[in-house]
Amino acid sequence: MVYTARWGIVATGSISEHFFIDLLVDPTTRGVIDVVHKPVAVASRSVAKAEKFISDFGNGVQGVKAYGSYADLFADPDVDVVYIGTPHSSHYEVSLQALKAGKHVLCEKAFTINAAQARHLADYAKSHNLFLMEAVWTRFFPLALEFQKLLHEDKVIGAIRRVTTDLAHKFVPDVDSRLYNPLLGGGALLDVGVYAMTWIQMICYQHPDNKKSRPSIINSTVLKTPLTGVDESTVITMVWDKPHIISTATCSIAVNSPEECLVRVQGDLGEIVVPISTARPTEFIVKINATAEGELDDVQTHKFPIPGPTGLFWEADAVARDIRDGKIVDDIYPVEESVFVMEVFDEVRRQNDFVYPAAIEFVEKE
Ligand SMILES: NC(=O)C1=CN([C@@H]2O[C@H](COP(=O)(O)OP(=O)(O)OC[C@H]3O[C@@H](n4cnc5c(N)ncnc54)[C@H](OP(=O)(O)O)[C@@H]3O)[C@@H](O)[C@H]2O)C=CC1
Ligand SMILES: O=C1OC[C@@H](O)[C@H](O)[C@H]1O
Repeated sequence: MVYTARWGIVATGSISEHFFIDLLVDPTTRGVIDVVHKPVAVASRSVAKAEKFISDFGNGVQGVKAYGSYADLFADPDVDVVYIGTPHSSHYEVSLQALKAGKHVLCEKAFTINAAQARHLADYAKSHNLFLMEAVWTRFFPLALEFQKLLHEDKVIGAIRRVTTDLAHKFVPDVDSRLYNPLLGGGALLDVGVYAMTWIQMICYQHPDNKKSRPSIINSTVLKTPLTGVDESTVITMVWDKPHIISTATCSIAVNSPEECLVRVQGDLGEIVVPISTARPTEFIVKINATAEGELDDVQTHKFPIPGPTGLFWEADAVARDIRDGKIVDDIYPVEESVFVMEVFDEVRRQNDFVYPAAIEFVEKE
């Protein structure tokens, strides 16, 4: 039997629109026959915005309810799972509110502002038997799953020794934008750094020999923007003892990534590179060495076209299956990993005296 996930969409910004559009794509066009998605409600801080968001889709969307507060959507018994597309600063508060109303939650990246908030959400969801996941959509791309299989099961490049990852987008500096405003959790780390980090997680944290251990060394450098003091560019170097890998993740909101290579994984038999983009990759290239000196023997490009507008539907499929199966933690992107990322980011901010306003760093007392 086909399972229908009934979604409530929270916030009417850019990514909510992309997510909504992807929910409307017929799952069979990507070979999915066991789950379907039904958006049933949209909430905004203004009911007029929620109504406009829905009406902009025209006749293709029928019977979706518009709410003028997030709390009203959380109280709707027709909503199984809530998608949260607010700025970073409110992920903790809004997710907690949804969980307290008994809803399963898929919350956009970055999961929270700090690790204490992430830990609280994870603990709350677990103790109330509710599903919770950070919406790192890239992890659910068939490309990402094949990439990890080739690296960790087939070991096509042998023992991995060095990894570099990047995501950088040149955004127009604007004190009020969510990218630059500290009160909205602005900065490169939480916006694009999440993607540079997620490839490190796939390669190093999830390395079979790592056994989900923390890196033994975390070194970082932050260049703050003079405009608002959030991080404009950040570099994080980590050492992973058991698999014996050094990794460097870089991110920036001041420049764009180079197109040709955003992820480079180097092993003793060759390397894999992922060209633009680390958020929405469509191919990777495997280069195998013939000689120890690095002379190339074989180069293969693995292409993974995205069968739809954005590619957010794969994470939605995974969430639907988890909820159908009564799972509260996803296997591909367990919430514990989001807590780990926030711990790394806390350490990076500590090393670089990078603090957010107290108003968004808070953790609710039970
Ligand atoms: N997965 C992906 O590929 C992407 C993920 N993201 C993530 O999605 C989230 C939102 O990003 P994006 O859609 O670009 O942001 P937008 O600014 O376009 O939208 C954010 C929405 O959040 C709501 N909101 C609630 N509180 C505030 C506030 N204090 N200030 C401004 N808006 C607020 C608003 O909706 P309303 O008024 O209706 O309540 C607003 O429209 C971020 O966490 C970001 O990192 C962003 C882009 C791509
Ligand atoms: O999540 C995201 O993915 C792609 C980027 O363009 C964007 O800034 C970011 O929020």
